[in-house]
Amino acid sequence: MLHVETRHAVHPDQARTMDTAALRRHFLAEGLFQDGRLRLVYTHYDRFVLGGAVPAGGHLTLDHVAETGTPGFLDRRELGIVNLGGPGTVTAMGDSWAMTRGDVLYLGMGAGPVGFAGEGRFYLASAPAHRTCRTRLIRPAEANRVELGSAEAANRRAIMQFIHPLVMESCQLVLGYTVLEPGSVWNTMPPHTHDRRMEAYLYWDMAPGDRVLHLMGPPDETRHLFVANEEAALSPPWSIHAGAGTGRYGFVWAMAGDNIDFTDMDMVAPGDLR
Ligand SMILES: O=C[C@H](O)[C@@H](O)CC(=O)C(=O)O
Ligand SMILES: [Zn+2]
Repeated sequence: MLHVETRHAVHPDQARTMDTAALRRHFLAEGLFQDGRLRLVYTHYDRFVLGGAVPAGGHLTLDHVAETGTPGFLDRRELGIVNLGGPGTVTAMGDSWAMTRGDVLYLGMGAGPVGFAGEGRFYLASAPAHRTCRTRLIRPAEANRVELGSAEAANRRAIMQFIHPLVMESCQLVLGYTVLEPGSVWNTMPPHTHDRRMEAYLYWDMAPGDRVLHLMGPPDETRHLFVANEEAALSPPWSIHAGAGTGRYGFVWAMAGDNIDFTDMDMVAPGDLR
């Protein structure tokens, strides 16, 4: 039921030597969403954990994960949950939250075992935490919405901020998702880095045959990954993270690190990319 894979942190000097298969092995998370399974990737980027829980009408429980060395997964961690699928239920601390597609739930440190049920496809993002922030279900209408880009640049999109200082308190986790306007294909272009924080992009809402050309690497040494629906690109602190799709897509972004200042980015002009 539970499967955990560890990803080590990669030095940019090593990343520049990688072929396609090695880049995918280190920076792409595939197969996170499988019926009846709880699949996690434990990364050594800020000890950020991402994963998928697909109860498929049954019931799944997230509790002990050996990699954390604690009896319960959330004993010293906080967790963000995004429902990418149909109606589902999350339970913790004797409470239960009905989540429809696009809802986000934040569970604070010490929330105990987490149950998943129904037709939800739950994306999980977790970071170490050392105090308990208030648990909260955030519906899309309650998110902070930032519109940016233009139709001319094919990058008109809305950044929906959920676990974000303007909406609620968290320890390390900053999470939301970006929705592209029909006809716009580019995300995060012009790109940026933020050496203070790692980031993960989980692409979703894609047709099976479409792919996102995800760009990564230091600005002067870029690489790419072709990413399918419900796959995630891991972005080390030294890497840009941007992409263009062959069709409709959205992506859940989640970060952990030294600050929770969303705007703390080092922008890169397209002319400086190599
Ligand atoms: O650090 C922030 C993240 O990279 C994303 O929120 C950017 C993004 O969603 C976008 O430009 O579309
Ligand atoms: Zn970023």
